[in-house]
Amino acid sequence: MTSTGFTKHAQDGMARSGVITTPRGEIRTPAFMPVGTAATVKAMMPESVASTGADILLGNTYHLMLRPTAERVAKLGGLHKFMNWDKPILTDSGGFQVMSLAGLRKLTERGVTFKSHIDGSKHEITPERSMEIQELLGSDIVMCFDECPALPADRARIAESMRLSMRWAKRSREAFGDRPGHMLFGIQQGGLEQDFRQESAEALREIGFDGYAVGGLAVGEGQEAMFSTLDFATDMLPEDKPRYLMGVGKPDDIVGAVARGIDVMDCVLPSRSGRTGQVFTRMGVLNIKNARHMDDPRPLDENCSCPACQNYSRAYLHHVFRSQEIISSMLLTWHNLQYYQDIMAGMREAIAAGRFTQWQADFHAGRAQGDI
Ligand SMILES: CNc1nc2c(CC[C@H]3O[C@@H](OC)[C@H](O)[C@@H]3OC)c3nc(N)[nH]c(=O)c3cc2[nH]1
Ligand SMILES: [Zn+2]
Repeated sequence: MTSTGFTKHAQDGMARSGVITTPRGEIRTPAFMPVGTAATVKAMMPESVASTGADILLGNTYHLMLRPTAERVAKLGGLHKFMNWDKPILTDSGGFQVMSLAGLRKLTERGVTFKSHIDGSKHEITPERSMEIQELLGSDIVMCFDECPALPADRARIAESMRLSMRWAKRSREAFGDRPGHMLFGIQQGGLEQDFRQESAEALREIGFDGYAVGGLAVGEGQEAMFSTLDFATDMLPEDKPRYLMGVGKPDDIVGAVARGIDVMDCVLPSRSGRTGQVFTRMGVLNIKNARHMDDPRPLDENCSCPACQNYSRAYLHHVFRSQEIISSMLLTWHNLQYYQDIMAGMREAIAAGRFTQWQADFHAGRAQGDI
């Protein structure tokens, strides 16, 4: 029987290090998942993503059901074969993207009907259909179908939305069935409200999941509100299962979330911002399109092992960005993903060695420098 599971190796304060086991491989936690929305991490070959240290990447039900369709991906051997990535894949359930991307949405107890943002065709996602799509894709970690309310929202709206998501979580669990080797994660909702977060956590615990996501955050509430919510919401989730904070974030968001007990995160930021010239380094953030880089012979970050830092100058990266050359997106995305994975590796080591507090201090001190 192929097994899945979560083993905690060490804890330092609220921060944990460990491993999620799946038949397609182990995921060292704390982990960052690069986002491969439409069966590709944009501007990256899969082997390049693997070389950064990523143990898992992320796909999306919403995008893949519209194009090329889940049935076509299944017929072609599933998402892993389709995109040539043989390590674990987590797929989101579609609710969030429907609300943020699709047109003409209708939300009912049954699910959501919407018009495709690609060709205007009509579609429906229900908890049952979301589970079917994620099974057709063959993802290793499946997310419950939920509704993530846009903030700010009043308490009544947040409670109503959270309770709908909990009914959908039950239906997701029932539709998922018994699938050895695959994991189903529940998603806690409840906005920034402690009582609703508690009610949601209890509902999810009652149903029982292989992992628990903190949903409904990174939707414009800001870092302070996100951290103060995590200060109480994370610990409401079972401590012996992985905790996944969805859609986060900037490097300092990620460090703060791990310090509050989060094990897994995903964010489009390192890949998307790489395409816009935004570069994350140990010394802070820079934008390569700035003229001050035009004659700079130095690498982005001399402590970085990625090809951009090993083989190219800031002047070159400035040039190819300004010239809108394809290699610009490739090198800057690669660098940002490598930097994110280096942060995760540094935190895993520090937590295991019981020196996470010192690691955090060094992390923040390193970014406090002036012009980089
Ligand atoms: C950015 N902030 C944020 N993203 C969020 C996502 C999408 C991440 C997904 O969206 C794609 O990128 C936009 C990524 O591909 C990712 O896949 C898991 C969420 N998904 C669900 N099902 N429920 C939530 O409560 C939720 C909250 C979020 N907050
Ligand atoms: Zn680099």
